[in-house]
Amino acid sequence: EKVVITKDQQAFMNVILDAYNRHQIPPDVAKKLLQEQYSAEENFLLLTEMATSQVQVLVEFTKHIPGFLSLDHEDQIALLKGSAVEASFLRSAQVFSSKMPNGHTEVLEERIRKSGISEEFMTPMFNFYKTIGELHMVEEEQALLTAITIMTPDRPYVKDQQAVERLQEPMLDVLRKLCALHHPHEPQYFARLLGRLTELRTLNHYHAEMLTSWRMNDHKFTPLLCEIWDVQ
Ligand SMILES: CC(C)c1onc(-c2c(Cl)cccc2Cl)c1COc1ccc(-c2ccc3[nH]c(C(=O)O)cc3c2)cc1
Repeated sequence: EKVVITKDQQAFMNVILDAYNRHQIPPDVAKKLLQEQYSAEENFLLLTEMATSQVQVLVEFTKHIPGFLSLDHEDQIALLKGSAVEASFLRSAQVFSSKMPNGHTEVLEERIRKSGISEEFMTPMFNFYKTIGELHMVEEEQALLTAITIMTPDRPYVKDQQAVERLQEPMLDVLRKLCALHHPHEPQYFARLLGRLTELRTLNHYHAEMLTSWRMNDHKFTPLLCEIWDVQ
């Protein structure tokens, strides 16, 4: 049957897309990826700066997701802390697919590969980047998928899960329609997108291990990362 996006859904989606496009890592921060030094130390420091900037961008984007600011304040924090790593994986994954001027894709990969992350985490991480790239998401899908990830009801410490479900559902409805419209010959495309969200959760686990091993090698994080990732 014909898929129709209502005018309200179009307006709703534009709010999220506009917020997604307005809140990106500043170009002068991203350009630092191109600077010369490539030591493991230098890479770690640069990636720490990127991650910190990414979290600041994430908080600003989240505040524009319809209904987020009307949630219980402690639940707002629980959603941000619970989704910060997944949202960073999604955003950095989009850097690896078409979105980026070539210059950054290679150096970002190079710096991640040489920043003290052990091989066992590299494989699932870059496999995720590859599978996201293969989806060729349009920017509306990227923005909605990120907002849906943030509005995940069953994060730790969320008290009013139903209030979060009520905000996530309309975004899932619009995303399902967008997938049918943009990928008419791939009826399973929406299911494949949601499958990426399941994959993202497993990356949380690997990320926690990465943090532990960095800390064992006396690597320092910024106060914002320590707060959102519950480290030291
Ligand atoms: C603290 C650091 C070392 C760290 O710990 N875990 C991760 C970590 C890792 Cl590797 C992987 C995934 C998630 C995390 Cl959270 C990181 C580095 O995190 C990021 C690295 C790059 C980016 C990022 C996002 C958007 C971007 N746009 C552009 C651009 O050029 O426009 C560059 C760019 C970089 C975001 C987080």
